[in-house]
Amino acid sequence: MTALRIGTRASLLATTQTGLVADLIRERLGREVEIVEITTEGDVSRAPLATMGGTGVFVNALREALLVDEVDVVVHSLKDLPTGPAAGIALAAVPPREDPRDVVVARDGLTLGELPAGSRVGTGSPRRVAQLEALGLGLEIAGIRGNVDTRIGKVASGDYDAVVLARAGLARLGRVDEATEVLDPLQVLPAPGQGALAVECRESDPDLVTALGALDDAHTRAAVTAERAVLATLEAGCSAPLGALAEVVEAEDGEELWIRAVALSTDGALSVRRSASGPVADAVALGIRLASAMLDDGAAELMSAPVRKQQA
Ligand SMILES: NCc1[nH]cc(CCC(=O)O)c1CC(=O)O
Repeated sequence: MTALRIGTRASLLATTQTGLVADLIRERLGREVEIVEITTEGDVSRAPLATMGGTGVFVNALREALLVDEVDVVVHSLKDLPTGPAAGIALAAVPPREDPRDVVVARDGLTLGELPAGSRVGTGSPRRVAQLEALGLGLEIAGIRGNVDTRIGKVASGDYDAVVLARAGLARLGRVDEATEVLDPLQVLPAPGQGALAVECRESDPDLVTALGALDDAHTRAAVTAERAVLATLEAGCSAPLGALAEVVEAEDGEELWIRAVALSTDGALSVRRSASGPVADAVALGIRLASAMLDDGAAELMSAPVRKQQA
């Protein structure tokens, strides 16, 4: 059999993640693989992601390469996937998730609570900005772009006192020791799908869709399905201040899916926070139910509210 061509973004994190999936494919499918690097608009432009149609820019170039038969499989960070349908594309596998929490990398080994008021904290994510503001620590949140190495480098160089990143990215790069604090989801909820990978192929390759199913982790898939249903129901793009985290937990009568989510105003002053649980098999229904309760509490108005806080 010919080698499976796996498409990836060229960043170190993306190629590392793709390498993990390639190893799984060799092990579980017994297929040889060839890795094909694809440059996306998000890699080339230095504009803020939120102004470029969000992280969908990373995803579209890879899907295009699939559809024109340049590659057979693509790997994305699942949190970068838009919630809408993608014609001709199958989400063939969601492998086991890394720790989904956010971490802080701060100067001098500090935690957020130890940083003095006025400290400069770098993040470009509206979800992180709003949740950091909501902590009420008087931090100065400043935009930042670039790959994991670049962002951590800006703490080492003194440009920022701290940056906030996904723990999963650091873990996959073997740099999790550089985190100075893991943020408790009670205070900062991760993005829907954070820490999970998405393995896609063409829908018109049904044998490959089935074979890649060997890489799927049912609990991770249920959790991210519920989280993404919240995102879709709240019609919150990847740039909205929304966090969600679901987990399969032991209940009296077997396993259940438990989810919590938060929607915030851009400045973090106001928020709606809710949790819900239900059968693992009804992940979409659970996410929709949670999001509906949040909408009843005014979540949509919150997230689209004009920014009130402009003075320092
Ligand atoms: N925002 C871009 C992005 N997409 C996926 C990850 C990390 C890996 C993951 O969450 O699975 C990151 C970097 C970050 O948020 O620090």
